[in-house]
Amino acid sequence: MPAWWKGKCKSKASSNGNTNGSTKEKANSFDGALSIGNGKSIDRSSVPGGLGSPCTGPTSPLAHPLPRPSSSPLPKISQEQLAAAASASTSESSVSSYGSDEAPDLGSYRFLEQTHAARGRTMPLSVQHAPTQHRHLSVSPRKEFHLHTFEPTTSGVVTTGRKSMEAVFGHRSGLSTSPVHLRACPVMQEDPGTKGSAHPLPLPLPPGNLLRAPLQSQWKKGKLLGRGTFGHVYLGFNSENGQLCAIKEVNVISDDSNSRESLRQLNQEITLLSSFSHPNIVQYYGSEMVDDTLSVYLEYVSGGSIHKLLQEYGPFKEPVIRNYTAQILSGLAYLHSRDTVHRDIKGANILVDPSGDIKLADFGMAKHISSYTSVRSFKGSPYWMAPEIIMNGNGYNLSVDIWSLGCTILEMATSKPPWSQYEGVAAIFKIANSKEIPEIPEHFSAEGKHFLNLCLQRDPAARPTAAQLLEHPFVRDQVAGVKATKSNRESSSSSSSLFQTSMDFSKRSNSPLHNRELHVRNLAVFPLLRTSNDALDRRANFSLPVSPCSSPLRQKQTNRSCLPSPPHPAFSAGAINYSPINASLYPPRSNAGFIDPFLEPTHLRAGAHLGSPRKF
Ligand SMILES: Nc1ncnc2c1ncn2[C@@H]1O[C@H](COP(=O)(O)OP(=O)(O)OP(=O)(O)O)[C@@H](O)[C@H]1O
Repeated sequence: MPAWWKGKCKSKASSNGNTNGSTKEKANSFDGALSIGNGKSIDRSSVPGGLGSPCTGPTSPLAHPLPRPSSSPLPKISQEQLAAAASASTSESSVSSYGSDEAPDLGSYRFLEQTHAARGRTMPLSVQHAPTQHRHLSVSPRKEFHLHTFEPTTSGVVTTGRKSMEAVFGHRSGLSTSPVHLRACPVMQEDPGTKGSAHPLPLPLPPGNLLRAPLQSQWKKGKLLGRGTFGHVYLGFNSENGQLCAIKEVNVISDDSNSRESLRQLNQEITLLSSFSHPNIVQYYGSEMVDDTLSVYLEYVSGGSIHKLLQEYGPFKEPVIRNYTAQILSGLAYLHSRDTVHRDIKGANILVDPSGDIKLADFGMAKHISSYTSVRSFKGSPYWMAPEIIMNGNGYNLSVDIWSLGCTILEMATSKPPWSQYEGVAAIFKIANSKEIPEIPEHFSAEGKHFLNLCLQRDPAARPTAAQLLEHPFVRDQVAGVKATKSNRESSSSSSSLFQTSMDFSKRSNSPLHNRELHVRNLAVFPLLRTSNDALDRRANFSLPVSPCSSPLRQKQTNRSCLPSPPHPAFSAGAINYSPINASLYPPRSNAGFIDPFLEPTHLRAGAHLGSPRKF
């Protein structure tokens, strides 16, 4: 909790504890809890592997875009050497980094870096060969090894890029700690077709041609899709294969504090996104920096955000909410199994494709949390923010996303986030101190109300995990629908491209979630979708306009280093601001333990939020 806040309110959250139906009746299942009574909490101590359980989610090596193969014939590194390098990398990537003295010998190559473990990043291995070449060895999640030579180190290009990025990120230790994406790397392209082989290394380029940009030349920039806090998002068209993508561009001016912050967040987004592969998470294609512009190439999701759909079409009916919620949960369960907290789950950051598939986006606030740790920074969007983020005394963990999911469900049901009748600071006060949980629409089904009550438990430890919530009756049918449809389709010879995607996904994934086939597909594909409240279907689909008042959070933006989002395009000027905030919006909290997680991850503390699936 910020120091400035302390004088204004007393810490009631912990004493408030379970505010929604505080009776702690035991229930062995969500069904049991539902039968006990709507709004009653579940006793988590009876759940094996519940919140008290240590985090057991797999940690995956973070992958980076793979270098594009060159056609030039080049010296080879043996498979054994690469395998040894990769195994050293993957086995220790989350906990250690090599100094130059400890660097394992890789023939004539020497490891210069491995991970930035403290920030949960796995950097590509950087190897130095001849004095005139600089190379990267990276390992993809599929344990593919990729080696690439960027450019002669004597050319000044790497040096220039390094200096620039050191200035931006404050890295002073040279190339070994600079993120590969931001190192003025001219070649960044995933190349799944190069398993286990060393890439041929390009011949030195003529000096004037060193910063060639294959991604940029491959993807033609099209119309503006949207504006974010840190830059613009454009449609991209690949003239070689006809594919579309979204290109997120940020202008880099290293001595500008806003640019520094935006680059830091974008770098965070790149680092995390590049390691994810899930149908409910927007897919990362690659990134590159050309001149002063960093471009991130992402899967294009043409339907826009849930927020935008709500603005245009009004509140969603419950069957749609169930389906979207199941898909959001599926993405969250995947993220959480990788110890990553999104921290900014809300309608504006959840994209919908034309067939109703959900994609979690905007990982600028996301953070990797080590096992048994939690974070303590004040980040997120106020109306969706969990109470413990505001109180901040004991840190928080993955369960903040579950609270935000609850708020997003309310947003989908009403077109407004909870507490939207209050302006920013008042809303924050309400979230932190109110004994109430946000109002749940009367028309919601009993299952929906129960689900929401679970998500909106003020005590984070009382919130089920994403994996557990996937078993809840509110969304369970969606998951069951996936299984049924998949098995039907497996037994028939015909399969749609949509279904094929699902199959491909389950084949290529090692995650427990994938193995359990919890990937949730869209309404059209799964006819088993049903609602327990048919009356909902007959309700008028009305739109509740957002309050036109402006948020104090927006008005308080006097600090140039603060980078809350600009109002969503759907909001007119002066409309209420539902944008994310970060700690720099508020005065430094000298004794409140304010920690910038990007700078100081050692303040993380025990209490990760993962649990086993519930049995019903
Ligand atoms: N993958 C995508 N496909 C289609 N449109 C996208 C995609 N990513 C972003 N957009 C559009 O661009 C807009 C801005 O993108 P985004 O929200 O990611 O930027 P940001 O700066 O990270 O945002 P924020 O201000 O929430 O931090 C979105 O509202 C959306 O309309």
